[in-house]
Amino acid sequence: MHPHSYLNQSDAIALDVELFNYFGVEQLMELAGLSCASAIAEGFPESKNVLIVVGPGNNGGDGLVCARHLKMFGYSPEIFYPKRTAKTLYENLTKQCELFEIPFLTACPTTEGLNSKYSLVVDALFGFSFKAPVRKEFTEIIDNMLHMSTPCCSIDIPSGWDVENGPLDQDNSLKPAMLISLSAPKLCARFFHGIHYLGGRFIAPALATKYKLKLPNYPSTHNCVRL
Ligand SMILES: NC(=O)C1=CN([C@@H]2O[C@H](COP(=O)(O)OP(=O)(O)OC[C@H]3O[C@@H](n4cnc5c(N)ncnc54)[C@H](O)[C@@H]3O)[C@@H](O)[C@H]2O)[C@@H](O)CC1
Ligand SMILES: [K+]
Repeated sequence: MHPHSYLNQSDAIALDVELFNYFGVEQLMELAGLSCASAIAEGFPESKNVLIVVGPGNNGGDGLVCARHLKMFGYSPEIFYPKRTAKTLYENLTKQCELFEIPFLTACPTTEGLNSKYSLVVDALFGFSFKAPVRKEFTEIIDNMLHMSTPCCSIDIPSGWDVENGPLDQDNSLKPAMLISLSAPKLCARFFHGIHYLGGRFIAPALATKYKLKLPNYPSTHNCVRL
């Protein structure tokens, strides 16, 4: 166990804005998504058939980057991306996945489909900007994920959880087997008891001091660390 601190939602957003003074979003997203793929390769080395469920914001962008790196790591990822965002960043990430011949599902997978086709489902729907309740265009996929038996790996925040207070409705909340916190765990991670990784190795000591972050050392050249 590595001792670490937590970010509340407003500090997570403020840190994000501050990072954008120094880095471009593509830079951060590439490192974040790569660290997610690395953590999955450590935590689920045998689970090659992966579905990445991609949301409309930067959490979804991390998922698209993660899918591409998983493919390069020898996985067979597929993507469900129900609401595409018309911005160059996401269009380019989508084209890159197509270049790597990663299939995009054309219909929402059923619970049965999630169970039979995939050994891991990556939840890249919503991150730290999520505000409940889930809007209707995402309720079907969240509902099918709630009932699946395939293990789930959530990027940054288990989608649907309150960013600070965690699963507000225990019976209707995702219960991921793995959580990959990015830059620093958010407060909701206190309610998570599975395989917990930290990724997003881009926090300069000056920013860690400013946001009172206590973060573990990443081993050697690794871009993720198990907490
Ligand atoms: N600062 C960091 O450490 C970095 C953060 N990144 C990622 O960026 C994420 C935050 O991204 P964003 O601020 O773009 O936001 P999110 O990806 O958390 O979500 C915003 C999107 O979800 C939609 N949304 C919000 N609430 C919803 C609801 N109730 N129902 C349906 N849709 C809803 C919004 O309309 C928006 O399109 C982080 O969690 C992390 O995954 C990385 O990409 C890069 C670096
Ligand atoms: K998520």
